[in-house]
Amino acid sequence: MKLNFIKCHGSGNDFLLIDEVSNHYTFTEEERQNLSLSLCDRQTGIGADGILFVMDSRHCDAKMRVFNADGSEASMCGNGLRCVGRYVCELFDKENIIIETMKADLKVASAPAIFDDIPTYNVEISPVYFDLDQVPMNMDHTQVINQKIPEISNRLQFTVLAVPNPHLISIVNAETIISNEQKMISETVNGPNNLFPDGVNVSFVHRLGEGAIYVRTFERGVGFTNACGTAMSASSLVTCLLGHNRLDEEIEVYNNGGKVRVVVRQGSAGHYYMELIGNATYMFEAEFELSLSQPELFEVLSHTEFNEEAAYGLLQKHAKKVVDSKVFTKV
Ligand SMILES: N[C@@H](CCC[C@H](N)C(=O)O)C(=O)O
Repeated sequence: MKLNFIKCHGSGNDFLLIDEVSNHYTFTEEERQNLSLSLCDRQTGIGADGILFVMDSRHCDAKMRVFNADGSEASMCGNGLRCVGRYVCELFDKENIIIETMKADLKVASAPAIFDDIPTYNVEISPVYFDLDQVPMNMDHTQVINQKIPEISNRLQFTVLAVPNPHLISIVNAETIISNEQKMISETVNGPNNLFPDGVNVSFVHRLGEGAIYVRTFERGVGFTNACGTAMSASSLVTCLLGHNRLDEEIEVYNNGGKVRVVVRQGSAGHYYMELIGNATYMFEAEFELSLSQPELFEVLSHTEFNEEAAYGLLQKHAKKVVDSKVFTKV
C-alpha cells in the first residue's frame, strides 16, 4: 500500500501524523502497533517518539489516537495534540476545534506565535486525577503529593497524578538533574514492578525562578524525549500546588527541545485543568510504499520538506541558552 504521513514535532517531541480519514486507511490494532514499532525505530525506520493517528469522530471535529515508539497506546499526548490540532484546524479551515481522545474531548485553538512566526496552538490538558487507582499505582495511600516513595528513592519527594496519562514528578536541584537517578528510577518503574503496573512517565523538574521551570521527562514506552507535553502540564500543576507558581498565570516551561507555556486553571467544581501553549511544527511529508505485514521494508516514493525548522531553531537557541545558564552551568 501507499502510506502518506507528516513528520512533525512539538518541542522536539517528534511524531508521524497519519490521517486515516482522508487517506481511507482501515488499519487493525495490530497494524497500528506494528507501524509504530517499525517506523518509529531511529536505527531502521524513520525515527519518531510515536505515531498520531487522525481518525473520524462522531461528536468532535476528529479523533486522535497515540501510539508510543514501543507499540503501546497512550491515553493522551500534549505535544501530539498540538500537531493534530494544527492539522485538523487547517483541514477544516477553523481556529477552534474539539478533538476526541481516549478519555476526554479536548479543546484546541490556534494561538499567537510563541516565538517569531512559529505555528502555535493552545490545547486543553484534562481531566486530572490524583487518586492512585486512576493512575494506576499500587501503594497504601489514596494519593501521593510531595512524598517519599522508599521503594524508588530514600531522598527525593514525588507527586503522582494522571492527566489522564500517568506521571511521577519530583522537584529537584540541578545536581540531581544531571545525575543518573532519573534514568534508574524510570527504568525501575517502567520495567516489571509492583508500584506502577502500566508504567509511568517520570519527570524531574527544576525551578528556574518566578514563573519558570525546566522539565526533563523519561517517557513510558519511549525513554528520554526532548519534551513531553502532558508531563510539562502536570509539572506546572505540581509547582502551583506546592506554592512555587500561581494558578491562572503563564508558566514558562523549558525543556531539551525548546519551551512552551502552561497556564494552570481550576474550574468552578474545584477540578484542575491546564492550557498547554506551544509550537506545532511540520518537518516533512512523505509517501512510502510498504506492506502492513512487513512495514519495516518500506520504499520512499516522495519526500517534501516544509522548511519550518529554521524558524523553530531560533526558539530552540533561546531556550538552550536559558537552560544551559540556569541548569547545566550551575553544577
Ligand atoms: N509525549 C507525550 C506523551 C506520550 C504518551 C506517553 N509516553 C505515555 O505513555 O503516557 C506528550 O507530549 O504528552
